Amino acid sequence: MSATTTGTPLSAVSADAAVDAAAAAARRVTVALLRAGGAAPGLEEITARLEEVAERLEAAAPPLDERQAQLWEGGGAHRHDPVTGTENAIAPPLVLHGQEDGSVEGTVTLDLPYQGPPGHVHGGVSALLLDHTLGVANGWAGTSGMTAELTLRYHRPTPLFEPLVVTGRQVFVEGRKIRTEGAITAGGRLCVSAEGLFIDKHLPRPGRSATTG
Ligand SMILES: CCCCC/C=C\C/C=C\C/C=C\C/C=C\CCCC(=O)SCCNC(=O)CCNC(=O)[C@H](O)C(C)(C)COP(=O)(O)OP(=O)(O)OC[C@H]1O[C@@H](n2cnc3c(N)ncnc32)[C@H](O)[C@@H]1OP(=O)(O)O
Repeated sequence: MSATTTGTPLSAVSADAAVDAAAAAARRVTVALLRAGGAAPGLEEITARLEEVAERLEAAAPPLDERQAQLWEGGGAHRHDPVTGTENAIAPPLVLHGQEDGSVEGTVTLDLPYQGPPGHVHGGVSALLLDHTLGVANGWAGTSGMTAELTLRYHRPTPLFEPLVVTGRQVFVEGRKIRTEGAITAGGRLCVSAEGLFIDKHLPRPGRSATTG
């Protein structure tokens, strides 16, 4: 999970290092489980311990509407998204940086949980990385919105276990339509390119007023 790109960090500033650390541990468990498989001794005990952890977290969770209001507080980047979210165990997480030329760029190394073809990244995972990166590129450029169309071209298989560079760049804005493009490269070779149409529209954020408790 290296992050060697330079520029302005666009991921949300960590609000709670303890939550980030717990998510990182959960991520590590997910990789380790897939790497160990049936070879792990005492799987029944491991399962019971993981279930216990889940029960403690579930018992501590506030009502969902309250939690949603917390998650959407503030502006710009958030810590919960499935790509860069440091608090989200399913996010790799990709760390994006804004560049002076208006583009965004990040580096990430993916392991077995993201596998599609043998030794390579699942195409839907590449789409996830690019959709988000294009969205963040729009935010960095100043006009963002919802994805209306995302066109991908898979040029060559995208490798697991080695650094991938993910880039995005807003091309133009015309009325509410936003055109954005991006790519995933490995070792300087183009693996996936993306073109997106975004529409300048934002769904309302859940508010504290929605809470009952
Ligand atoms: C998502 C934002 C998150 C929070 C952002 C916060 C801060 C921003 C800062 C930084 C950004 C950071 C992170 C963002 C990261 C990732 C982004 C992820 C984005 C997503 O993961 S998002 C989920 C997937 N996404 C959907 O779930 C969309 C479902 N869909 C709809 O919600 C509507 O469908 C919508 C809104 C697309 C349009 O609806 P609408 O009613 O607003 O617009 P309308 O129909 O009036 O169309 C206006 C003009 O666009 C043309 N047009 C519309 N759709 C088109 C299409 N598909 N193809 C070609 N042209 C199309 C029309 O033809 C017309 O063109 P014309 O004006 O020329 O006639």
